[in-house]
Amino acid sequence: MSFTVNLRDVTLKYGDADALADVDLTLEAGKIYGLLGRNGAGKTSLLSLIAAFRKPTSGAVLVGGEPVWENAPIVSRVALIREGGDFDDSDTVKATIETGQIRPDFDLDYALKLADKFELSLKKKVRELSRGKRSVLAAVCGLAARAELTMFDEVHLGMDAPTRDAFYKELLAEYMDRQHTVVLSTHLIDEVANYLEEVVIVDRGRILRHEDVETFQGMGATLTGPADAVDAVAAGLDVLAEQRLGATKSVTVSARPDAATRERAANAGIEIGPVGLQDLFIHLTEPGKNGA
Ligand SMILES: Nc1ncnc2c1ncn2[C@@H]1O[C@H](COP(=O)(O)OP(=O)(O)OP(=O)(O)O)[C@@H](O)[C@H]1O
Repeated sequence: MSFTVNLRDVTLKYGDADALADVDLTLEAGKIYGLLGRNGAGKTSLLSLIAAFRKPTSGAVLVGGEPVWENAPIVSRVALIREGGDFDDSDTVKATIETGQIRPDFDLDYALKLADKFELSLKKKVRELSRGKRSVLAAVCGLAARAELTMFDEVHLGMDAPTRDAFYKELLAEYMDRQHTVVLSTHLIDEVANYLEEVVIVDRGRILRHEDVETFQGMGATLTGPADAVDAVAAGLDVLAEQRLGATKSVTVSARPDAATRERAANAGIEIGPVGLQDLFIHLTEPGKNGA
């Protein structure tokens, strides 16, 4: 089993302020989603609703087809792992891992194997862990929960690059093992792009885009080739980003070039590739866009 998620006309207010407004969103079962948004966009609020950490002000949040609020059988199969974990600082790492066994599908052997792989000292108290190791402990508990819906909310924070890479690979291996639903909320967009099937962008409390990664990347393009030729072809196009390495230049444009432009590019020795998710994300969520 793996869970679908449906939000129907969901609003979440903190006091008078809308953190989320009129959100309609469906996440299909068994896919890996990237949840992107600028600071304060509403990502954590959205994940908190799906995990039933919070109740919506209005609207319906369904997980596995059922309302998730106060639904213990469903909630026990949903894991939301937040930055730094929600741990008791005075517990040891081992005791913290063992606490995971309150979940019906928690795999203690796997958790201990991961702890060893990521060099977590079982005897240490949680308060003695570095920020990165604390994130690793959170990731280990999240993976070993073997939940039907697993959501990581910026859990990579503090992890160094090799550790993040090992975490993504482990996440993918666990996903290949049993195709559950995964949501990764992150600001390190290009780093996770290869692992995602669909992207959801939240902007100022609303869903700005929800696309599969290929469609999303196809919304723009990257032109790479001799600098002069790239400049000539890119003139008149909406350039989002550019990079130069010696005589070679690469520019990212916000729309797919038309057939005539593609032909000019090919004749000039320019390669056209998919757009970087991060460049597109920055462009779509620029202040001043989308009614801000
Ligand atoms: N407990 C709270 N009380 C009042 N306002 C809150 C609370 N939590 C979040 N907010 C507000 O709700 C909005 C959405 O916040 P949220 O934490 O969901 O954003 P986010 O996309 O996760 O941000 P970040 O990337 O910075 O973590 C923000 O305006 C934030 O200030």
